[in-house]
Amino acid sequence: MSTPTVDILLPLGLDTPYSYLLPEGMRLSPGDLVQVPLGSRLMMGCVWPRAAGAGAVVDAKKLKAVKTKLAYPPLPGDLLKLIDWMADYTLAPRGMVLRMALRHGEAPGEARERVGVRATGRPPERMTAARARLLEFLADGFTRGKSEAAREAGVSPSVVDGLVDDGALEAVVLPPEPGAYPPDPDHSALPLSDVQGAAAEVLKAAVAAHAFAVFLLDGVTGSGKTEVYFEAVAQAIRDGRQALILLPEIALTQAFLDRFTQRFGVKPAEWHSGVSARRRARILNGVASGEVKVVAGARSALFLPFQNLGLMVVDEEHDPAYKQEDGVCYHARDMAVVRARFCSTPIVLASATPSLETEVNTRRGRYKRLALPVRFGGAKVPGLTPIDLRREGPPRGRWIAPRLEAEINDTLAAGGQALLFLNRRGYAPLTLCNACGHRMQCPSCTSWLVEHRFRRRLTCHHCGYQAPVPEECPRCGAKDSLVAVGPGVERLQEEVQTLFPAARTLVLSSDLLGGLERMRAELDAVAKGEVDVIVGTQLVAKGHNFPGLALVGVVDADVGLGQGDPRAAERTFQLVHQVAGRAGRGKTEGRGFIQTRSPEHPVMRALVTGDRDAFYDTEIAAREETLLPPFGHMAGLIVSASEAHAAEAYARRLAACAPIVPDVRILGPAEAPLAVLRGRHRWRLLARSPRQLDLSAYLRHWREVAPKPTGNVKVVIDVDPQSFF
Ligand SMILES: Nc1ncnc2c1ncn2[C@@H]1O[C@H](COP(=O)(O)OP(=O)(O)OP(=O)(O)O)[C@@H](O)[C@H]1O
Ligand SMILES: [Zn+2]
Repeated sequence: MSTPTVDILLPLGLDTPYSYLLPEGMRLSPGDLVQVPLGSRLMMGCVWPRAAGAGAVVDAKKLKAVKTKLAYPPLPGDLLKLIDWMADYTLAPRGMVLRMALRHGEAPGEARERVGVRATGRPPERMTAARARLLEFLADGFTRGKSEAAREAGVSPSVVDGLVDDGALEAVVLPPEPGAYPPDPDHSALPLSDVQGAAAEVLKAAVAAHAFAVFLLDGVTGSGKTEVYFEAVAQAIRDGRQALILLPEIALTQAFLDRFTQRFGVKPAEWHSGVSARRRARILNGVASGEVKVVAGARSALFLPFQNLGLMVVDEEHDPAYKQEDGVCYHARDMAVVRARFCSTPIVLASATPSLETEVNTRRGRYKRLALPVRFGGAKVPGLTPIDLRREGPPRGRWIAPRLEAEINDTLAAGGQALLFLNRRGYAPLTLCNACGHRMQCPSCTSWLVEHRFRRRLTCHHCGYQAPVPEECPRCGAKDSLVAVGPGVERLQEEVQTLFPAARTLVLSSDLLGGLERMRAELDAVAKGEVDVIVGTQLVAKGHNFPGLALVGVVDADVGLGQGDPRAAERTFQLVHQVAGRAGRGKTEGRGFIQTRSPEHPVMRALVTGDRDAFYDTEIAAREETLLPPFGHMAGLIVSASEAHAAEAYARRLAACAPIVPDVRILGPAEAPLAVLRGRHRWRLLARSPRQLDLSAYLRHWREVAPKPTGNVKVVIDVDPQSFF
C-alpha cells in the first residue's frame, strides 16, 4: 500500500515542487498553504496540483511529513495557473513567482479593540466652543471611532474624553474594522456624456456576461475614462463579484481614491508597499473571503487570491511602471490579461496613448476599442507648439527659452498655473572640476553622480550611493572648483524663481524628503491652485487632474530619444503627450510648448500636429519591418560578475552554445551601456524571433545546454525587455 504524499511548492529559487508525506487525518487540496520542514527549519509552502500520472517517485521512507495546514486562505485555481504560466513564460523559477503571491504581511491575528462614541442627548454641564463643535458633528446620532470623531470635528481627543465623563457622550466598543467597507454601486453616479454612456454600456454588458474579453478604453486626456470604468466596477459589485483596478503609481493617487469615494461612498482597499503589514493581512483575508469588493493597487495586487473576480482594469496601461525588472521580470499589464483569461473576466486597458502592443492587438481585432474622442465638458486638448532650441534657445546656463518665458508670464498674469516638465531629478546631472576636468562618478556604477542640492549630496541614481559634495576636487585638490553641468528639476526651480520672483513654485519629484504623505499633500495643493509654477519629473505625467493648469512647457523633449532603445520614440510620444494633457482641463484653455533641438523628428512632428494615428502608423510599420515587438519576440540576457573578464568570458561562451534555429537571431554579446552596476560588470545578449516561435521554449533549451555559470557569474533573463541598459 502506498503512503499518501502531496507536492508542495516552496517560495524559493526552485522550479519543481517537493513531495511530502500527508499526515493521517490532514486533508489538503491544491492551493492550501502549509508549513513544512526544509533542512532544519520550517517554511511556508503551497500545495501544488500534481501533473496527471506523476506521483512520488522518491522512497517514501525518506520523505518528511507536512507539519501543519496554515489558517491562511488558499490560493485559488486561477492564481495557481497564473503562477505556472508566468514561470513558463519568464523563465523565472516557479517558486520565485509563488513568492510574489505569498507576501501576506503579518498573520491575521486578533484585531485591536476599537472604541467609538455617540451622543446620549444629555447636554453637558459646561459648554465650550470645542465641545459644541464635537456635539454638532455627532448630532446625527451615529457612532464614530473616537479618534475619527476628534479629527473630523477638529478637537483634541481630551475633549472627547471630557464629554464622556460629563455624560453627553457614551463610549461603545466597536466591532473590528473590516478589510474594507462595502462600496455602494449606486452611491452617486455622475450623469455620463453620450460617448461615455455608450462605452459604459458595452463594459457593463461584458461584466454581466462573465466572459473573457479585452477592451482598450481609448480616450483622449481628460475624456473621463475613470467615470466610464467606474460603471463597469459598479456592475461587478451589483453582481456580487469583485473588481481589481491596477494603477501605475498608486502611492500618488490620492485624487483617484477621492473620486472613488465620491462615486461609491467608501474608499477601495488599497494595496501597495506603503500599506502596513497588518492592514495588508486584513485585506488579503477579505479578498479571499469575498468581503473586499474592490482593490486598487500596484502591480503586486495581481497576485491576490480573489474569490470571485468579475472585472480587471489596468489604468494608464502604457505606463513603464508596470514592468518589474528585478527578481521575476514581468509586465503586469500582460499578466493581468493572462489572469483575466484564466478567470473568464473582462479586462479594461485604459489610456490616451496606448502602448504599441495594445494598439496593434486592437487594430487586429483581438482587443475591442472603446473610443472617447473628446474631453469631458467640451474642453479642448491643448495644442503643442515647438520651440527650436537651435534658433531661439535661452542664454548659456539657462534652460527656459525667451518665448516660453514670455508665455509663462502671460499665463501667470491671467491667473493660470504653469507646469515645467523635465525628466531629470536633482540639481544637475553632472558635476565636474573646473580646474582639471574631473567628473564625479559613482564608485560602483558607470554613471555620473547627480547633485541634489536640497539634500546637499551627490547621488547615484542606479545604486543609491550617496556622498556629501566635497569641498575640493578629489583628483587635483583644487578648492571650490566643482561646477554643476546641465539642469535637473531643482536647478530649473532656481531659474523659475529668478525669472518670476512673485510666483509660488514647487518641485514635484519622486525623491524628495517627506515621502508619500508630503507628495499627496503637494499634489493636492497644486490641484487647489495654491502653487503657480510646478517643476516636475515624469511623476507629473501620471493622470493628475489639475483644473487651474493652463500652460505646460516641456523643457527638453529630446532627453529620451536616441539611446539605442527601440521604444524611445514611443516613450517620448507618450510622456510628452501625457504631460501636455494635464493642461486645459478646467475652464481655461490649455497650451503646450516643447523645447527641442530636433523639431523635424517624427515624434516632435506627431506631437505638434496632434496626429496620433499617423505616429502609430509609422511606428507600427517600422516595427513590423524589423520584427520588433509586438511583431517579434525579444529577450535580453544580462550576464554579470564582479570580475570584468569573468562576465565577458561567460557571455561569449553562452553565445557560442546558442542552439541554432533558423528564425532566431542572437545579437551580442556586447558590453552593456551601463557597463558596471553596483560593482558588477555587465554584458548583454539579445535574442529575437518571429512572433510564431515560442521564444521562451528556445531560451529554456539554451539554458539547459549552456555551461552552468560558475563563481559569482549571474545570468538574468528578461523576456519582453523594456530597458536596454
Ligand atoms: N460624467 C461626468 N460628469 C462630470 N464630470 C466628469 C464626468 N466624466 C468626467 N468628468 C470629469 O472630467 C475630468 C477628467 O476625467 P478623467 O480624469 O476621468 O479623465 P481621463 O480620461 O482619465 O484623463 P487622463 O487620461 O488625462 O487621466 C475629471 O475632473 C472628471 O471628474
Ligand atoms: Zn552607483
